[in-house]
Amino acid sequence: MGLLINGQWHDQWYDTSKTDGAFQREDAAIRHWITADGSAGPSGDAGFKAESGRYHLYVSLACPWAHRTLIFRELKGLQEHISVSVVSPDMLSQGWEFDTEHPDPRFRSNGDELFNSRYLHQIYTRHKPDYSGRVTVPVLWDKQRNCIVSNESSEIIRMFNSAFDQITGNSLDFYPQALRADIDAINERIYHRVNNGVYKAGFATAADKYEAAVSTLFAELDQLDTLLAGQRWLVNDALGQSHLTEADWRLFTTLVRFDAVYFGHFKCNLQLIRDYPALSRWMKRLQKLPGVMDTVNLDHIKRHYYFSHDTINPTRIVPVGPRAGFLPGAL
Ligand SMILES: N[C@@H](CCC(=O)N[C@@H](CS)C(=O)NCC(=O)O)C(=O)O
Repeated sequence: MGLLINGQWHDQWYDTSKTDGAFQREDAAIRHWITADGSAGPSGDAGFKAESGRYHLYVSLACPWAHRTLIFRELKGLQEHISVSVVSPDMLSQGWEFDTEHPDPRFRSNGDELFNSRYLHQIYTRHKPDYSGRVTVPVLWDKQRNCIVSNESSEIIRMFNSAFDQITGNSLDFYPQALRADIDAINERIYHRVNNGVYKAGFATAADKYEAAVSTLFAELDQLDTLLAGQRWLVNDALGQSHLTEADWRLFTTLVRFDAVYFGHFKCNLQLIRDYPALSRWMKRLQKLPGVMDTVNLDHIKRHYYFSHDTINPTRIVPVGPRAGFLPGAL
């Protein structure tokens, strides 16, 4: 695992020395937007018009951020309009890799159908030869302009939510105008305390930073369980009607990994999600929706974290369990 500096790959783990052992996530750097008519979005350049077949998504099935984009591609009926490359779960000295010959067939990448690259960092240097920064998934690539549109999942799901509606005829809206302030507010809380909270616990290199992250994380999970005991989805409208929104999907991709990985590997072990009654019921509701379980791959999830993070798990032994039926919302 590493990063690019002036287009050169450096194998380097996260540096927590300047933050007293706390993990700090870098902001995503490439922030253009696909829009229905190609006009500029909230950031970046204009010229990325929604068109069938024009864009390609690079994901890892292990990654909770990339998982959001796969769910939106599924729910918004974009499968035949946006192609996908899945990297192998092992993120080693060269970072994310398109390993089409992995010894375990479950972990073979379907390859980079655009350029036949070996490593994801080659996509970043194709975008910008002197690119500096971390090489993360998801990446949304424009085949026409030959560049990355965005490497920020929270923005990619917003593009998928509406930009292609005229092409797909799918007008499901997970970020409706009237609920935006409430969605933004709960997203903000959940991002810091849960989505990134598990990483702050897992990647901390000082006990106090780990302990603080865990206590914030579980305080938030307790609150969310209470909230969901009284309502179907995370956000209600002014009339008390509950709406399935992007806030639910953003929480889902973290919690679906929780009992299998974050509880053990990231030491977030005050309680399992399956022991939160309302969160478990909510998970089941989401997992029942068509197409959702096609995006969940527990083999990739377990393999990635336990095998790639050798600073946390130096033996690289991947746990056998848990059994599928053990997980929250198991169907
Ligand atoms: N802000 C980004 C974060 C993406 C991210 O951090 N992805 C992880 C995988 S779970 C990654 O690729 N990490 C590689 C690295 O940091 O070097 C997003 O939400 O899209």
